[in-house]
Amino acid sequence: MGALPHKRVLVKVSGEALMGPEAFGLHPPTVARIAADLASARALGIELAVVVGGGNIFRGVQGAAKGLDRACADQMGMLATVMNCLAFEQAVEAAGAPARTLSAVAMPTVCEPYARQKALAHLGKGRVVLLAGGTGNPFFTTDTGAALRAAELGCGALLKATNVDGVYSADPKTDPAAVRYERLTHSEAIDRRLGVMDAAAFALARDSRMPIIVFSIQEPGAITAVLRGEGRATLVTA
Ligand SMILES: Nc1ncnc2c1ncn2[C@@H]1O[C@H](COP(=O)(O)OP(=O)(O)OP(=O)(O)O)[C@@H](O)[C@H]1O
Ligand SMILES: O=c1ccn([C@@H]2O[C@H](COP(=O)(O)O)[C@@H](O)[C@H]2O)c(=O)[nH]1
Repeated sequence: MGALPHKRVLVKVSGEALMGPEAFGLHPPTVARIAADLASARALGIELAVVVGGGNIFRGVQGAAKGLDRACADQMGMLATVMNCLAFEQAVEAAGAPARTLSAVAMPTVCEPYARQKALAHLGKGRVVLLAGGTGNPFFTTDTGAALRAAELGCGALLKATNVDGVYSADPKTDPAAVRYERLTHSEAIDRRLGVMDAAAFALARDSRMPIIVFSIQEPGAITAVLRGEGRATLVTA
């Protein structure tokens, strides 16, 4: 895979990856490392929108399994993503890049409400834009939110920064026989029910012809490496 030719990309950072060695929540050195990588990517002259997951704090399906109403549990999950974005906003600024959090769940005393034109204006000024609250609706995920925002903000690619180094034929964490793909299509990922992203996210990306690059965020400099076409990753295309 060569260097990405895009002026603007969206990076989806897994919430779970922010735990570092901990079992829950935010591990500040890990957040600082990923934030420094985002600041370096921006220094390459690329406009960066970032969606952060919430799996390090709360997932709606887990709340629902314990008896919470699913829609309410999902709202709690969306709030978790706001907390992660606020932590990232500080860490990205500490790494030397201006950053703004925009939330799909309006909370104007905490951060700006999400509006497409606002996000585009911040991106145009070179700010790293952290998109909190996923889609703003229950029954969705931040992967789907990432595909949605990548399309509406005119990003050239969706970079999925996660705990594994690509897309496999099965979950590599539970199936040692899983085989890694170098490249596949969105439709193949949906048809084979590959769980690295949910089907809604793959379908949205397919319909907007959005390439997805899946790679591990465990290595320092992983985001800039992928942007330079140097990293180990799986490319998902139409
Ligand atoms: N076919 C597959 N190929 C690769 N990874 C897979 C596959 N099926 C399931 N996975 C799992 O999907 C995970 C990627 O999801 P990730 O943790 O980034 O998700 P998320 O739900 O978007 O984020 P969060 O942690 O914020 O909830 C990997 O850690 C991996 O274990
Ligand atoms: O559009 C969305 C995005 C997310 N949620 C809820 O947030 C949690 C955390 O997001 P992850 O994608 O799992 O990291 C998710 O489990 C949902 O409960 C949502 O409702 N709508």
